[in-house]
Amino acid sequence: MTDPQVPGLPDEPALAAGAFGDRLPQARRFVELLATDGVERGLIGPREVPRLWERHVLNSVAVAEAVPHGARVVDVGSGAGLPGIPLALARPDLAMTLVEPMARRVEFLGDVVADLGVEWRVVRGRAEEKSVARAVGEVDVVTARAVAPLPRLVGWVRGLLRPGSQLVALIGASAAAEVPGLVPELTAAGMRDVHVRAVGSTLGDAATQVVVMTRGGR
Ligand SMILES: C[S@@+](CC[C@H](N)C(=O)[O-])C[C@H]1O[C@@H](n2cnc3c(N)ncnc32)[C@H](O)[C@@H]1O
Repeated sequence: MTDPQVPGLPDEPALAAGAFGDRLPQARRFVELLATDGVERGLIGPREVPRLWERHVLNSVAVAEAVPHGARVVDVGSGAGLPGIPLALARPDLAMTLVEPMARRVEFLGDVVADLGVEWRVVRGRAEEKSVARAVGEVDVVTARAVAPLPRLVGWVRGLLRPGSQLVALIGASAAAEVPGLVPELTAAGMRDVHVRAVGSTLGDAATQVVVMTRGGR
């Protein structure tokens, strides 16, 4: 069970067990770390605490169905670890790297990785920096949530993607409506097969949409 000592932390949704399987205890621990250290260190607003499970953790897990088995995933602009940490907990087949430029956030991510006893890498820097691409290495999928408008995001992550690698970005309904109009610009930036996909239909209110695109070229 979630620690009843943490004020405002909502009951764990029944769906969490199915989403995380035998990693449910680590998912609970992550929620507790977000609600305590995450709030104290200013990474999560206190008003977000009651909705950590649905709006943040399960919403992040929804991305899983758009990520191929065994992929090397880089979560760009991970912040407090969203969507990368819930995604990697729900999908132990993935190799996860969390990229984040802000020192305070990087420190929190490192602490979470150590606390959970997992093997994910944390890389400090901006996605567009060559040093980050070198540190990250080969990537199959880049994930991102609430990092930048799509054309800017693509410009930042292009250097991480080899031809055939994918960008999977969580977007809200209004941003999804704008995607068709952005296709020419995204295509000119070297991306192909740009499409919006509904994900997480089994996750109740955490169901969401992602935009998926593939880096072109050979
Ligand atoms: C609004 S926060 C979202 C954090 C997290 N993805 C989430 O959904 O809660 C945006 C994050 O992107 C990071 N960021 C901004 N510019 C970036 C860049 N060029 N490369 C990588 N991360 C960046 C910020 O430091 C911040 O942590």
